[in-house]
Amino acid sequence: MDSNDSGRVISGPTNPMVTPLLTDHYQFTMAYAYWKASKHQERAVFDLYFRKNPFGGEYTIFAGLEECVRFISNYKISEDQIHFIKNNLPPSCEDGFFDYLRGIDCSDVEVYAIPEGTVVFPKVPLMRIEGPVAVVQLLETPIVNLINYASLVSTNAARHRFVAGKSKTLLEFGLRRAQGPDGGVSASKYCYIGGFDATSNVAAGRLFGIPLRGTHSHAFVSSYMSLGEITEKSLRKKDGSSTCVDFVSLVQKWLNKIKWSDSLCGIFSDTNKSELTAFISYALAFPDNFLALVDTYDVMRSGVPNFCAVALALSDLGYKAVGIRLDSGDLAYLSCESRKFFCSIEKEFELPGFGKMSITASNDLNEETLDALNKQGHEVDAYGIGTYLVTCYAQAALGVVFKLVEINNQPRIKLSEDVSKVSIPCKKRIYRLYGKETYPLVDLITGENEPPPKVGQRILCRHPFQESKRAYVVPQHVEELQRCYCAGSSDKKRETLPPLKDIRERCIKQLEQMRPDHMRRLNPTPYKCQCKIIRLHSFLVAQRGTCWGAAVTKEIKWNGSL
Ligand SMILES: Nc1ncnc2c1ncn2[C@@H]1O[C@H](COP(=O)(O)OP(=O)(O)OP(=O)(O)O)[C@@H](O)[C@H]1O
Ligand SMILES: O=P(O)(O)OC[C@H]1O[C@H](OP(=O)(O)OP(=O)(O)O)[C@H](O)[C@@H]1O
Ligand SMILES: O=C(O)c1cccnc1
Ligand SMILES: [Mg+2]
Repeated sequence: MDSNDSGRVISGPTNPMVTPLLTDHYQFTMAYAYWKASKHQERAVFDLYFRKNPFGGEYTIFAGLEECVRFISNYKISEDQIHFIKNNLPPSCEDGFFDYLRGIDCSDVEVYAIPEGTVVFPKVPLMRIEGPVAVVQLLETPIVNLINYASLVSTNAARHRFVAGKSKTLLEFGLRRAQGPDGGVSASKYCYIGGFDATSNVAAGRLFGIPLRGTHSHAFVSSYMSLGEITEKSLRKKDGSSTCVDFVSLVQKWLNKIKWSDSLCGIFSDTNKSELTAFISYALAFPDNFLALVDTYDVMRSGVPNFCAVALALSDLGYKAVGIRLDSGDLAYLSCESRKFFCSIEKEFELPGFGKMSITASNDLNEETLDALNKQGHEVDAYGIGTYLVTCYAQAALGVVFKLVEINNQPRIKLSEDVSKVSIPCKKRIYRLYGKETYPLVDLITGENEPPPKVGQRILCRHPFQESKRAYVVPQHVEELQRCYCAGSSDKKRETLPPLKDIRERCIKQLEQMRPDHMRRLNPTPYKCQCKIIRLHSFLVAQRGTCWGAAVTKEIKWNGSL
């Protein structure tokens, strides 16, 4: 275990499966080849970034950093693991290599990163990892793995939040449909960062302190047959002053009252008794938190009237019911009809607040259905979202990459026929420049030792690969984005890892700060990410002339200096 500047111990990764073996086999074969060639200690710099925003959008949430720092800070290959690696490399591999593996501990690895929960953009390095080349290569796969899904699902959650609107409660219900146990637990953590309010996942609640929320299922409703099943019918008043000995009769009395009331007469006749029994049973168990799933039989003819009868009986005893969940049918229509029903009860029985009963909707919800509901008009207060959210149904992966940008202080580039795949060489600094309206204007990449952009100064920003795309910017505020999370043997001050709540708040604030046209769902405006590495552009132009036509895709030496 490692400790940070404040002396707090950084514990290992949340998932015990995240070990030095959670890497690709080729990382170990390359490590051996580096070691054999006595190249393993050469100081390498890698950038982690992605090339395209997911879900057809123009922003991404950076997440997964804490788990990377936990992994790197606690990196140690155990004897057991070394034994396994040895058995899976050719017998010709020399023993000295395994002694070398035994000694690796990442104490000389430096990690610079944009804080978790920040809104980020393509091509901008989210993390820069410096260290002995063999070690940093071993870290590549687990780090890409830890960032890729975390950032993708946080972004998915943020997009769902954006469509749902600030005032709605968002519940993550995805555990049963997630890609395995880690998919489920990670989804809960990162959907919370992306702006969800709570999860149904108990393990995630325990591990990360995420608020737990939930309702009940159809099975609970259909497991009951008749009112005779309820043997313990008494319920104490909330203030403890007396006890209602027959809560079931009280509910039946209310059901009858509603049925014959002026405003609701004729809307329903006999409701489903199995459902009524289930609701009463749930209310007796949770009189203070009564929320009923009302779509097992018929929402308007049974579920909602049954719920209201129980809620009214609870109200007689001083309790306030929470609301209903709709899990099928036309959610816009049913939520509006349910609201009307609640409002009629409020009026008819003079019960202030009854009309505001909470309505939760679920059932294969996604960005599109939320958007459709908004357009139609609805009365939903909370959404329970599972499958589409946690599986990131609309996009399978973010496409995070980890590219060598410098070795032994020499820049490195990877060329490709596809311009979007050309890596940007050199150790860099990343600045976010803000304009007058406090919106971020551009992310600027400079060489590490270039002078930083200054407030009020006119700065020429150039697209990394397209000569014609350039603009002068006069920033009103400049923020350097990457901070030090592992100092290695340098004397840099290391950032403390913030609590999950703070990461979530950062994410929400960052999203609020974005210019609205970057955020809209249809044809959003791309945010600008520019370079100030002046020599880079001419270098790339020169390379295009000589190599690109010949489809060069291998790493080549950078000839320019900064
Ligand atoms: N008003 C609405 N506008 C657009 N989509 C809606 C609306 N109401 C519900 N939906 C979505 O329509 C789909 C309906 O799913 P489906 O066709 O399986 O019907 P269902 O209501 O689940 O029926 P059942 O449970 O009886 O099989 C869900 O994805 C749901 O989120
Ligand atoms: O729809 P999702 O976004 O994945 O949200 C989670 C779903 O899980 C539950 O369904 P259940 O497992 O009972 O299955 P069913 O509703 O598909 O029948 C719940 O009732 C939601 O419908
Ligand atoms: O609590 C709920 O209502 C819930 C939890 C998980 C999946 N579906 C619903
Ligand atoms: Mg469902």
